[in-house]
Parts: sequence; C-alpha cells; structure tokens
Amino acid sequence: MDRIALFDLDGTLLDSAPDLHSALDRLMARHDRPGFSREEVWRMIGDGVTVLVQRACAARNLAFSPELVADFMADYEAHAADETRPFPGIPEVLAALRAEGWRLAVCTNKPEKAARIILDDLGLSPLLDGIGGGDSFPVRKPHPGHPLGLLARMGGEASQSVLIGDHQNDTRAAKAAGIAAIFAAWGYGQPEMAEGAPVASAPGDLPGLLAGLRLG
Ligand SMILES: O=C(O)COP(=O)(O)O
Ligand SMILES: [Mg+2]
Repeated sequence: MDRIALFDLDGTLLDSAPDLHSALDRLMARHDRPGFSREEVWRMIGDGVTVLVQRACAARNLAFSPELVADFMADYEAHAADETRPFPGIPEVLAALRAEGWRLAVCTNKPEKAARIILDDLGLSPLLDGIGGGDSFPVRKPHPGHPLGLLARMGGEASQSVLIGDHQNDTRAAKAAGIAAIFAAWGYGQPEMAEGAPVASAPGDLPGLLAGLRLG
C-alpha cells in the first residue's frame, strides 16, 4: 500500500493570503466598506470561502447573502494566482517526496475549482495525485470525512497516510480520521493549533519528519 501525504493548500503549500485579501477588499469596496489588515485576513482563512465572506461581512457590518459569495468567487477565480505563490522550498519538497515513493494530494477547504485553477497556474498539478476541495465531499475539514473521502478516491488507507496543515481544522480532521498529522508552522495558524502534532517550522523539515513517522 502506497504512503500518501495529504497537504492543506492555503497557508501550507501556498501563500495565498495576498489574493484572498485583495479580493475581499474589492468586495468590501463595492459595498462602501473599508478593507482589512493582513492579520485580520489571516484569522478569517481556514473554513472555506463562505465562512470567509461571512466573517468579513460580520466585521464590516454588512448583511451576508449567498450572492456575496458568488460575487467574491467570480472575482477571486480571475485573480487567484496573481500574487499567490508556493512557500519557498515547497516545489522541491514535493518533488523529493514523490521521488521517495510518496503519493501526494491536496485536501483543502477552498472550493475544488479554485484550487485546481491555482495549482494548474503555478505548475504544481503534475506533482499531485488528487485534489479534494471544501465542496468535493458532503463534509469538509475538521470533519474526518474530508480526508477519508479523498483517500478512498485514491485507493489509500488512513494508517498509511499523513495530513500536513497550518490550522486546527487540519490537525483535528487528521486525528478524527486516524491519520498522522504534521503542523505547518509557517502558515496562517497559531502555534496552539498544532494540538500535539509534530511541528514543521519550514517546508524543508518535512522529508525528515515524514521519514520518521511510524505508519501502519
Ligand atoms: O479556503 C480556506 O479558508 C482554507 O483553505 P485550506 O483548507 O487550504 O487552508
Ligand atoms: Mg490552511
């Protein structure tokens, strides 16, 4: 059975906050609301796009409606890879893990279509064997059904897999699914979100940490 590494996207593989931030600020501007600081946006990322827009609306006293999400997404998808880049070292680490025999996939709360657009644009798709977005399954992280649904699609097994992410939604989903977890400390989360999982302080730590996992 292949070993599978599931990667969170926003704040783990990709520094995507700048484009999310710009699209949120443009949405607010269309409704005569001021924009956000970088830290405010970091704190709003992690639960998918609907919750992101809900949090932004609540912070700016704007009545939430699903149309705002559709409006945000149309704009974001057209600009999702303007400034978004892999964190330094990520492409090399993905290539090294593949060379060691790991199968790789993305398990993100971002909608699957947007995730695919960005990963294609940044040239990372050929390194991946699967992508499970926040709308790909009936549930999303922190629900274990999200990573487990992705593993089922890939013919993988929880006991042979690891989930690497920057948010408590990642560490909690992994734990509930019986999947090993690694916390990505370079992302948008807070240190306590590791919730006991081993911590990688930079992408370059991952090959060593993954090699040290006792899977199965
Ligand atoms: O879109 C989000 O809010 C979070 O996405 P992530 O699961 O890739 O961090
Ligand atoms: Mg994340």
